[in-house]
Amino acid sequence: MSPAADTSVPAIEVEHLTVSYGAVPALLDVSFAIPQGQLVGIIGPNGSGKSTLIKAILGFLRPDVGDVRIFGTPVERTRKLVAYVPQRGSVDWDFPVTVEEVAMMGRYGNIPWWQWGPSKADWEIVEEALSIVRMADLRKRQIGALSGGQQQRLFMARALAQGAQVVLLDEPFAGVDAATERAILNVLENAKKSGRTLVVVHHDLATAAEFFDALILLKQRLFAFGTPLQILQPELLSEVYDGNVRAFEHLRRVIEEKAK
Ligand SMILES: Nc1ncnc2c1ncn2[C@@H]1O[C@H](COP(=O)(O)OP(=O)(O)OP(=O)(O)O)[C@@H](O)[C@H]1O
Repeated sequence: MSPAADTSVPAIEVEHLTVSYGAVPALLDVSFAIPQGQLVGIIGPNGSGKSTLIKAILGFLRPDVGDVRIFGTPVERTRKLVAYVPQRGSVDWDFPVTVEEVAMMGRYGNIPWWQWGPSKADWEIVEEALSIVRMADLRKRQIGALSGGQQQRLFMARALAQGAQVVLLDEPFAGVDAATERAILNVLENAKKSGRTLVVVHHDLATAAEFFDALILLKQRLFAFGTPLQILQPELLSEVYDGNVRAFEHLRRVIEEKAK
């Protein structure tokens, strides 16, 4: 099914999802549906199951119970439409490979076995993906010589080159400066404008209100799924964050900022 054929079909549906490592459930009976073309944040304290949820949506982890559907089809049959942007720390940045070679990795699943390497069309798709993330000028650069923000944008380009309609990102804003944060957010918003659905694991409650259309509040169970203003309620956060003072300071600043 073409993802855009029926825009009322949710991009991601998670139903009664339970995922365990050994005997311990990291996610328990989680259900939600994300409409197409949204930029959604997953928030929750350390160890609350955010990365586990992303891996389950990608089909990397087999659930004990429950289903994940992408555009109405089980994730096992829609893998090409879903891409993952990993945490920067999980990658060997000394590996001798250039920016355009990493972006081209997104095309490999689309190159037929009888074709000797990428075609002109594949290179054009890579070129376009690198332009969207504003990395075309850096195409020949070794990945070890990229800044943190450029590394994130490169993985976004690889996801776009793959043709992914749903992109899942694990902490893309961690440890980047304000200018880079803005650059990554612009890339996400551009991808959203082109109809993509983006789901982002995010730590900072203050920016969560500003960045996302909707938030998933997680601590093993789904505590809430809604607009930032619905989610960023002191009582709700107090329950999930066990009264974590720093979280409330962030929240107070967000609310004061919005009230100005
Ligand atoms: N491979 C694994 N084996 C065993 N337990 C795991 C494994 N991966 C995660 N867990 C446990 O599952 C729970 C959820 O972990 P997960 O990494 O999904 O949380 P998270 O919200 O992404 O955490 P953080 O914010 O710290 O990155 C935690 O208790 C964690 O210790």
